[in-house]
Amino acid sequence: MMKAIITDCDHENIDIEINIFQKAGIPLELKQCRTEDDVIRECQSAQALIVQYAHITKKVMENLPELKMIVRYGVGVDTVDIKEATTRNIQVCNVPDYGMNEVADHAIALMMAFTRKIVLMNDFTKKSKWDYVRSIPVHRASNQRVGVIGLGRIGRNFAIKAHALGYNIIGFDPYYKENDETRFIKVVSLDEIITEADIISLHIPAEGNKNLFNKDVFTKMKKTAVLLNVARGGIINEDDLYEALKDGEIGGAGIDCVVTEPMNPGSRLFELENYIATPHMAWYSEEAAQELKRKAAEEAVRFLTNKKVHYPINNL
Ligand SMILES: NC(=O)c1ccc[n+]([C@@H]2O[C@H](COP(=O)([O-])OP(=O)(O)OC[C@H]3O[C@@H](n4cnc5c(N)ncnc54)[C@H](O)[C@@H]3O)[C@@H](O)[C@H]2O)c1
Ligand SMILES: O=C(O)[C@H](O)COP(=O)(O)O
Repeated sequence: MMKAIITDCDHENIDIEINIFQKAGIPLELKQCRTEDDVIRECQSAQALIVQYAHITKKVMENLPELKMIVRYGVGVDTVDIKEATTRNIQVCNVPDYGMNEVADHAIALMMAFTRKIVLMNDFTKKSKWDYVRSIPVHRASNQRVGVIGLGRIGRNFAIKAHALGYNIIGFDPYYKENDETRFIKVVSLDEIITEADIISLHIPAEGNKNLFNKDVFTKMKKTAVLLNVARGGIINEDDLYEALKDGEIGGAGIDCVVTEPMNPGSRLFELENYIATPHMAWYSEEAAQELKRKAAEEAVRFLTNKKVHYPINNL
């Protein structure tokens, strides 16, 4: 008997998924696995897994003999051993197109929080006094150059929104192809973004980009520059970031994704007023969560009913 299991999911109401599976006549169960051993113990009978944070490693695959497919609730598949899955003929899929507006909006919100000094002045006004002088200098958006690194689905969306707000957009992506909607982007080298941008926003995968932003890069950036990361932890070297923010090598950082999540509440980065943190929530809105649940479930059902999947990560 065919069966799918959700290894773990923040949104415990799975009515959306259940409805889709019921229509296909396939049973679906929800577990809340945290460790590899939890997944191995709880998911023995599953042909398909839908996973949020659970790591689907070589050990997990070795111990789940029925497994034929894995769908990630999200864009990133860094928690799945793709190579091992491919060797074992296990189809891996993600949901690449579910919350692009939310992630772009989140980067815009972090950018505006710096441009308009919202977080700094919120803290100052509540703790100290009613005095805008503490915010000096604030610059007009049209006087700021925003460097977008990664011009894929989210990077382009962010660039369009930032352009509409009046920012000047420069961008870098070796695979970028201009279209009518994004003609305003001045494509430059990575080095030009690093040295010339007032704000740099990262929209690239972690794979292949580990520690792309490190001590050497921070020394080349403008001392007032702000770095935004709503992409993935690991792209920025966090020890080097701490030093750069503390020493005024760069102006600020707005960070949604870090190397170790959840982030250690005792992290010294939290002591810095020029570090703005959010807990990997750029993707989230109720609407995006519903879209994600629907698309992940539909993908699993397509596979289990021998239809062509829409979002294959590995080619089998
Ligand atoms: N914070 C969140 O909640 C959240 C939600 C969704 C996606 N993400 C992350 O956002 C990132 C972007 O997602 P996407 O859907 O736009 O991906 P995408 O695949 O559509 O675009 C990524 C782009 O980055 C480019 N790229 C790769 N390395 C580069 C480099 N060194 N320099 C310049 N360009 C480079 C690729 O050519 C590609 O065009 C991913 O890391 C994804 O995991 C985060
Ligand atoms: O669970 C998550 O972390 C969200 O779905 C976001 O994942 P993503 O960043 O890979 O889309």
